[in-house]
Amino acid sequence: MTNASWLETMRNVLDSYADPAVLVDTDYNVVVTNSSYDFRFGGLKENSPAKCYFISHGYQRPCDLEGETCPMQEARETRKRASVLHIHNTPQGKEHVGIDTIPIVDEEQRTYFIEVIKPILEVSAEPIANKMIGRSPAFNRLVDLIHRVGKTNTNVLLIGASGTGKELAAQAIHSVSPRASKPFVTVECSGLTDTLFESELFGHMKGAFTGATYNRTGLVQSAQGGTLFLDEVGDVPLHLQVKLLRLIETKTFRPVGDSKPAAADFRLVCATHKDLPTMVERGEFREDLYHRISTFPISLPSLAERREDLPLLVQSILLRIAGNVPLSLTDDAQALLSRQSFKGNVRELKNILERAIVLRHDDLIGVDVILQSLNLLPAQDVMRAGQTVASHTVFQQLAQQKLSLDALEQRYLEALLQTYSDKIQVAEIAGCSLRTLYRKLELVNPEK
Ligand SMILES: Nc1ncnc2c1ncn2[C@@H]1O[C@H](COP(=O)(O)OP(=O)(O)OP(=O)(O)O)[C@@H](O)[C@H]1O
Repeated sequence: MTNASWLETMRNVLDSYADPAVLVDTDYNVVVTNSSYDFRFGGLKENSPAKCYFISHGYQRPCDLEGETCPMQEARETRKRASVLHIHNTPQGKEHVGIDTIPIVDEEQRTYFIEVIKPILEVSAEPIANKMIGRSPAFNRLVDLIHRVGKTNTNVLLIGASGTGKELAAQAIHSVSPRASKPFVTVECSGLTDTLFESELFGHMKGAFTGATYNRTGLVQSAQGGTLFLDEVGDVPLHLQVKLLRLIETKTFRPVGDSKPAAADFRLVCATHKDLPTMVERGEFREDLYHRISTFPISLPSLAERREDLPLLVQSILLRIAGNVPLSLTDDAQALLSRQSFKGNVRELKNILERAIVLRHDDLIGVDVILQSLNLLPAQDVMRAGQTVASHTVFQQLAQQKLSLDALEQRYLEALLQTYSDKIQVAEIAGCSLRTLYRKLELVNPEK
């Protein structure tokens, strides 16, 4: 078979994939594309380099030289299928894609690679209102794990501080799973009492207890065929944990007042902001239950760990809250936000922006509005924000005076002396010896 006819055959092979797929040679040239690729990405452009790294990323050299993993390298070394997550440039903007690379050899023993490109539509690298947003390395690692585990039936435990997006991640796991067309049901485990726990989860029969005037379907039944998401699983009281364990182990449950057990069919995803291993050590959480639910633990990065995503998140949240109004932040306002510590993560950012939208003068939100939004925070946070704000304005004023570092140092030492007349204390605060302090002050004011 000539090379041309082999490539023709490969086009037919690639067309058997529903997802976009390409054939790449060892020199990184894309030599064949399938119909799905042509439809989604517009096919190969004439007179434009057909190197995979240029087409997908705009790079001038292979991905591994640009600090990204190259799936071809791994497939070449192992001679097996390799999977990676990348962000590709596409006509729709930047997109997260899962790439499966399979090595293949032609009749003349030349190696090629089939790359199947699966767009991950549950997340977005562009500002879109209703998706899980991000493109930082920490976020991409999370997406990779979600994408890999999503396709299985494995129990997942999402661990992360409040507001890091655990519920969104649970929904994304459900959406990439084979159960996506079935229900996603959330159980809020905080504040569940004994009676509520059983009747909420398992449902009840009419007449099972006073006030049970109708048959009620429980959440486990509602999640049939889909995903059951136990939010704040660390809040389930110890004495109820055994009931949860029984449900997970036997995959059966009995509605309150019913004599017959029913079969449950759900994929389990749990979330917690608590340190479950320590709770296990303290006897506050059952060890057997912990091992059952944590088959595949995923830690969600805090907003501080993915600060690069802040501008993107700001745009998406503004879009989400204000819909069609084209809101944006001035550079100063964005810079002020990026200095916040965001203990409440994306939820805190969302609240600040929601307040800013209410307080704004026009569609370009300035630093004054963000300051005001921060100052509406409760007392402890006000102090934190206030410190940032105060230092921000003082330093900005100094910057406008174009002070040199020496002049700034002298002014600061003078201010310290005015505030604390004890020179020893001033030297201590300034982190220098008394002699240095005298020397520096003499420089400022020789008659001292
Ligand atoms: N990556 C993200 N992109 C866009 N919005 C996000 C992202 N992560 C979180 N959010 C938003 O932040 C808010 C909090 O997210 P979510 O409820 O999923 O967090 P959580 O970790 O489950 O919080 P908690 O533990 O307090 O229940 C939601 O409004 C959610 O839409």
